[in-house]
Amino acid sequence: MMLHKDVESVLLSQEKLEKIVKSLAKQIEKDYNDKEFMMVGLLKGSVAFMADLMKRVNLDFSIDFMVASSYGSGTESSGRVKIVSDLTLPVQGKDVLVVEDIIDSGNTLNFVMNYLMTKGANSVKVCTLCDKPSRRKVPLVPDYCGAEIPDEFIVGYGLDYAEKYRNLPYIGILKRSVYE
Ligand SMILES: O=P(O)(O)OC[C@H]1O[C@H](OP(=O)(O)OP(=O)(O)O)[C@H](O)[C@@H]1O
Ligand code: HPA
Ligand SMILES: [Mg+2]
Repeated sequence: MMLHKDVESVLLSQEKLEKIVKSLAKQIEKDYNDKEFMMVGLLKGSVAFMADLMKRVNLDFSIDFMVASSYGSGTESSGRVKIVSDLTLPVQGKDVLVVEDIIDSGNTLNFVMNYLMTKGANSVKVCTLCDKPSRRKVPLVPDYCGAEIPDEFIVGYGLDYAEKYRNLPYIGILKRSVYE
């Protein structure tokens, strides 16, 4: 497969992503077997991951989405998280599994998890495809994690830089020359 000209190298190939998704789905099936739960995807980054993950989880559950933003067009979190678009379904009493593409500073999820708890969720857990623990600004450990990744800016499979590259079928490391 041709690599995008702005991508330095592939970090997670399509084959690897498929294996990760299957393994996460198995763990979720086991843990949420007897629960009335809801999968909440954080748009837009989670779009590819959520679409693949939900098809692999063989249980009854509802899905919903939120848009929370803190990055603007850069590679550093502003730390100010805004809810740009809220849930459409009530979360009161529900076990909520938040689906994320990446945890970096932790600002976004920290804010969203608190928000969901104040809305009356029974429990809030996190399933992230990628985790960059070395960049954390607030303590946050995901309940389900696909891959721990080094401190590089990654794109593809939903992840963007300045709204580009979300459609790449793999996750790649963005060339520094693109943003430096
Ligand atoms: O842990 P953090 O430092 O908060 O970073 C992670 C968040 O940042 C990105 O979202 P972004 O705000 O870029 O919106 P997007 O999903 O539309 O790309 C990413 O999708 C995560 O939601
Ligand atoms: O490495 C990243 N790539 C894309 N979006 C992000 N948001 C936080 N970290 C990243
Ligand atoms: Mg983004």
